[in-house]
Amino acid sequence: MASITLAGVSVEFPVFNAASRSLKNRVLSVATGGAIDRRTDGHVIVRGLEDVSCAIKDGDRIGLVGHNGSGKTTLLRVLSGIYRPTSGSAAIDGDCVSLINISLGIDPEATGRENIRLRAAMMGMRPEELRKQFDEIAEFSGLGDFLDMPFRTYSSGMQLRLAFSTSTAIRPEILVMDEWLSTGDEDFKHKADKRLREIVSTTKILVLASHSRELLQKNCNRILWMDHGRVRMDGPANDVLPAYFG
Ligand SMILES: Nc1ncnc2c1ncn2[C@@H]1O[C@H](COP(=O)(O)OP(=O)(O)OP(=O)(O)O)[C@@H](O)[C@H]1O
Repeated sequence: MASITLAGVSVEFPVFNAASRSLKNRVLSVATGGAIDRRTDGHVIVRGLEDVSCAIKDGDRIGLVGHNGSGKTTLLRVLSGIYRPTSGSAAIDGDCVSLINISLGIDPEATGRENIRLRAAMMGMRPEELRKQFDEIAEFSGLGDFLDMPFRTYSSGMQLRLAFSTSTAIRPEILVMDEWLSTGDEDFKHKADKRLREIVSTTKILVLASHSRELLQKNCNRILWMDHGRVRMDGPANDVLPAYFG
């Protein structure tokens, strides 16, 4: 059984070089972004998340929606252990793989093949497991001879192909991702979409941040609507998607 429990999670970012005199009010809420606030000691902070609570269990395929700066990426980072809550608690039970930073573990000077090894190791794949899967990963990337070229010579779509092929070779219990898939070409998008659906059907918990109604509709059964760092609505996809997208 995998589960995630967030209780009153807030994440604040101190900003030491803000032009603080131009912040007229103590609490500013803007159309995009989290709340900008000033602590009693005068420091300016941005609140990425504010008092977020939710319980996620096996079988939940969560979609995160919300305006730019509403806290989706910050929440994904909390779930993958990159950020610790400034207050509140986040309990993540189950092995979690995050596909939110496609360049994580990538060395631009190393070749495609070397980078497959680096990224696989970073995701916790054992050497014998990688040996079994290596050819399949290389094949899926469709990069051919480019696998022997340094990663820095790749276009952004080629970089995506390499990262996606490697990252999706393992089947974690909890998968956290955003919609970086969108830079692939049609051929790869089609392949990636199919593979994504395989993963979605085998992972116990999926959390996917996206601005695409179609992608969310296809992959998610529950939607968290984020608004200025808070959860505005949490419910079945069929209720929340029409409310959010109108
Ligand atoms: N490293 C950081 N330093 C300061 N503020 C940050 C940092 N990361 C995020 N924020 C702030 O936290 C808030 C939430 O940002 P986040 O990236 O989580 O939004 P998002 O919902 O993923 O947005 P988008 O749809 O634009 O990707 C924003 O106000 C942003 O300015």
